[in-house]
Amino acid sequence: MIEIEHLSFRYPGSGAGFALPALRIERSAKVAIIGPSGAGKTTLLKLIAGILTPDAGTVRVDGVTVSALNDSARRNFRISRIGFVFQELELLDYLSVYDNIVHPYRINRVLKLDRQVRGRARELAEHTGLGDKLTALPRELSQGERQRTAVCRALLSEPALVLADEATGNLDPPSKLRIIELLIRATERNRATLLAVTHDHELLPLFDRIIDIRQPRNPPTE
Ligand SMILES: Nc1ncnc2c1ncn2[C@@H]1O[C@H](COP(=O)(O)OP(=O)(O)OP(=O)(O)O)[C@@H](O)[C@H]1O
Repeated sequence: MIEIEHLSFRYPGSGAGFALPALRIERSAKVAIIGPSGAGKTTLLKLIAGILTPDAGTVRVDGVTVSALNDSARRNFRISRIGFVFQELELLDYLSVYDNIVHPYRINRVLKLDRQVRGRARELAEHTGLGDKLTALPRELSQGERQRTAVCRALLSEPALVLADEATGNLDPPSKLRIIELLIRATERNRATLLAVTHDHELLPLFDRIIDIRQPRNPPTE
């Protein structure tokens, strides 16, 4: 569950920021976040993930006040509990599909790459139609295959919360649908919560809640 109270944030040295008096999202909800460009959708996801720290207010994820954790606890919480699919997929060019999928396990000590996880990585790849691409490099993939690789990487730790920011990028409509359906099926299987920023209104019926973020660009001053 996500609970937000009196949240306020301003980018240092910039007038831009974000404010949200209250928001509550139930566990296992599948939520689309919509709103005009610059409204703060990405900023909200980053505040929920603890990538950004609010100037005021609180963000709780599954009862944990993310904003109150110290840097290393916040990082561990993020790595073990949250899966990300961001617009810039950040796949590593020199790693194969398989190695990209398991990469978070190679660089974060809090995650343990054992046989079970390796098996799950292969299963996820099979399941998303990447079974025959495990040794391919990102540049040898279609855009849809790259997105699916990023989705597998995000889902490998079976996170309680999946944050997707324009995960469907510039794909054609059938591929967009496939990515969102993948995310929805995987989060349903794990009883995880899905928050997906999208500009694609034709995808909205797939979600069980829509949050429209329309607000002035600047948060109120204290
Ligand atoms: N690192 C940053 N430093 C300063 N200002 C920023 C930074 N990142 C975003 N902003 C500003 O904060 C505001 C909210 O940006 P954000 O990316 O959250 O919007 P968005 O709703 O996700 O937009 P889009 O739909 O275009 O992706 C914008 O005015 C943006 O210019």
